[in-house]
Amino acid sequence: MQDPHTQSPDYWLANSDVVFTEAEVTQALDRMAHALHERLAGQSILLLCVMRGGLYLAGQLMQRLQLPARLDYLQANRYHGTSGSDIVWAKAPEFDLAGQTVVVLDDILDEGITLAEVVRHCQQAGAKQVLTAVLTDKDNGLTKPLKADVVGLTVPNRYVFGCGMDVYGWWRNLPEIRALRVA
Ligand SMILES: O=P(O)(O)OC[C@H]1O[C@H](OP(=O)(O)OP(=O)(O)O)[C@H](O)[C@@H]1O
Ligand code: HPA
Repeated sequence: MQDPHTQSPDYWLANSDVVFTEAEVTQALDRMAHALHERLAGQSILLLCVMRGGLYLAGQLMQRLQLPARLDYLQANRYHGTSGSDIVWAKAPEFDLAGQTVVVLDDILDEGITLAEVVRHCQQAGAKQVLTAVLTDKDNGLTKPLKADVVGLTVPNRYVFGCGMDVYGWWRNLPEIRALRVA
């Protein structure tokens, strides 16, 4: 089989199925904004985008949130080493999180390792409240270290991409969510 890193972007479209259309994603984003308004009415918030996958959700949600918000970002990547999975911090938030209401935004809760580590970081930095919002939660049957406070869509236990999520670096910009076909 060809090295997946060298496949053309079109290969991934041809070998995947739409699991949520653009219209369904739009509805999910509206529901997420509504849920955040209910939880955060009257508060000022710090949106914390988990790069790079959280960028799409952050951009979409920012347009929908009528709350005094500031924006920061971090990059904490999964590293699958020989002795299990770990997180490598490439970029910590710049804002002082002490006393802040932080809303962490990410594209997917898969095993939950990344989000659990980001929440731990925010709490350790003294955040007053930490809420998590993910566009997708993977239905993989695992006992995850945390549940997200706000979830847009539940995706099947397949590799998904689009709306911030990549497949070998491609298609984070797709306005729909697709799942790779299992060979
Ligand atoms: O729930 P988990 O099993 O921890 O996986 C979810 C994380 O994995 C992806 O990030 P990745 O490290 O691939 O970086 P990316 O955001 O640049 O795609 C995704 O954006 C989530 O942050
Ligand atoms: O299914 C996925 N798709 C994209 N990125 C991911 N990061 C963890 N799981 C996934």
